Amino acid sequence: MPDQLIKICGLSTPETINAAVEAGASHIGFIHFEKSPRHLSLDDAARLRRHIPSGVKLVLVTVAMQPEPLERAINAIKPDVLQFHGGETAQWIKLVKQMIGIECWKSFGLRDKDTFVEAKTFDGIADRLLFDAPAHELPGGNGLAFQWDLLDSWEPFMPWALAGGLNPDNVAEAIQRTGAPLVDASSGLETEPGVKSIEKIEAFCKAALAA
Ligand SMILES: O=C(O)c1ccccc1N[C@@H]1O[C@H](COP(=O)(O)O)[C@@H](O)[C@H]1O
Repeated sequence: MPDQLIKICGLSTPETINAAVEAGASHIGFIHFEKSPRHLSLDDAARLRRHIPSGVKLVLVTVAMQPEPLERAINAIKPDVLQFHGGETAQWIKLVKQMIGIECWKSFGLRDKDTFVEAKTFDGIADRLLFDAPAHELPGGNGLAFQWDLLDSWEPFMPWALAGGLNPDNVAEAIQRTGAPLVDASSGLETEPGVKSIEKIEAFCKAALAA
């Protein structure tokens, strides 16, 4: 696996999953959040999951789900990673890890340096921190970038990822400026909300791997 990790998020067809895998994505993201144009039902997600080969990790993105629906989603979809993209607490993620033993990521809308103080409380609990633009119409998946300069004062103490408005045209600069070990893109790879472009997926992965 190349050093640069890439997550292509919000996929909903076998064709786009295959394209992302072929282009070098290390992670595929499914959204299970009804307000999102990328929402997948449990049945659709379980069906699509079969198109992800071993060696490529499936990340299930959820937003502040209650315990029982979350458990149902995990049992149906069998993700490799859970991405918590709402106001989930460190205590809650610790409990999920203890009960299920699954890799957990916590996202943060990066507003200012105080976000790093909050992120520190997830040290030793989450497996990766994901910095995104602050919530807008949706908690994530808004296609908005944040000021990458904010990461100048970030001293990584655990694995992390960069998200928010990444696309084929800006991902190389984003990696060069921030040193992000994992880049994550969703709406910047679409022709309309929820519809991914194979050409954009390929161009994104190519640019990220060459950065
Ligand atoms: O993509 C969504 O619809 C979504 C909905 C709710 C929470 C998170 C969501 N997506 C995540 O948001 C970031 C950034 O996405 P974008 O590239 O700016 O569109 C990414 O981690 C997605 O997984």
